Amino acid sequence: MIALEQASVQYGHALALSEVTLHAGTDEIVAIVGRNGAGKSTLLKTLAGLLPLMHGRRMIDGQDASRDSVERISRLGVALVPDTRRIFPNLSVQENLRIGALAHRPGYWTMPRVLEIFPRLQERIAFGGDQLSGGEQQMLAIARALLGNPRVLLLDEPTEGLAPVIVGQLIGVFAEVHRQGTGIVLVEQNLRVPMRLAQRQYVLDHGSVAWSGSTEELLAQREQVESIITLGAAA
Ligand SMILES: Nc1ncnc2c1ncn2[C@@H]1O[C@H](COP(=O)(O)OP(=O)(O)OP(=O)(O)O)[C@@H](O)[C@H]1O
Repeated sequence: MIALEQASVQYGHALALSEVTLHAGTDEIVAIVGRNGAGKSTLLKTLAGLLPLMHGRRMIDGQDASRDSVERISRLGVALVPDTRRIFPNLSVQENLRIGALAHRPGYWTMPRVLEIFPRLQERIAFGGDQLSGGEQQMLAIARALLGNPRVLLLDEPTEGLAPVIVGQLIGVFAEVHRQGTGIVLVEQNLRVPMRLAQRQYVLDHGSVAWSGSTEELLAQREQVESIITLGAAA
């Protein structure tokens, strides 16, 4: 549904993505893995339309969306949950969710369903955004994005810095979101969560795709893939 073809992106004169080709359907969970600075956030922002392409194309549903605005890409059903989470600290959980509901498209995810899948948010409904733990902020950011009923959810390091029990809960949520028909592109620094969730994986290194394949293929080549992530493709 969403794809990049030979996409290159620059910050000033610095090349951050180099001829990246990838695709993600609404029926799958795809992981993008790579260490710090590999270009993962740049790739998600490029998919979401936040960064212009220097070369190559962004495709949505087989149509060239290279020059589409971020608003149009959002209307086409692509939602980004950035690593900064971007919740409103001075608004309550409920108010934050209401803002998500403003972008509501008809679909499975309604306020009651979102609160059912995140009981913690129901318990904290009147709390201010700044009173939430890191895990709760992450839940709120995801819940808010779900209320827009995206067709593809782009998640930038959603489990970073969270306790294992919260990571386990989020894995359950992502699996349910996928079951309900939303595709997920999941960015992580290591294979821990991607191995449990994703059907396909891309490893980024220095802004290029250094390895890609199914999770079964990854299992068979795990050592090689781990060494690309930790040492780089030239290792
Ligand atoms: N706004 C920016 N201006 C200039 N260079 C940037 C900018 N954002 C990122 N970069 C550079 O682009 C490269 C890729 O960064 P990016 O944030 O996409 O990597 P990442 O894999 O998401 O890393 P992290 O895990 O640290 O978030 C890095 O060298 C980074 O320093």
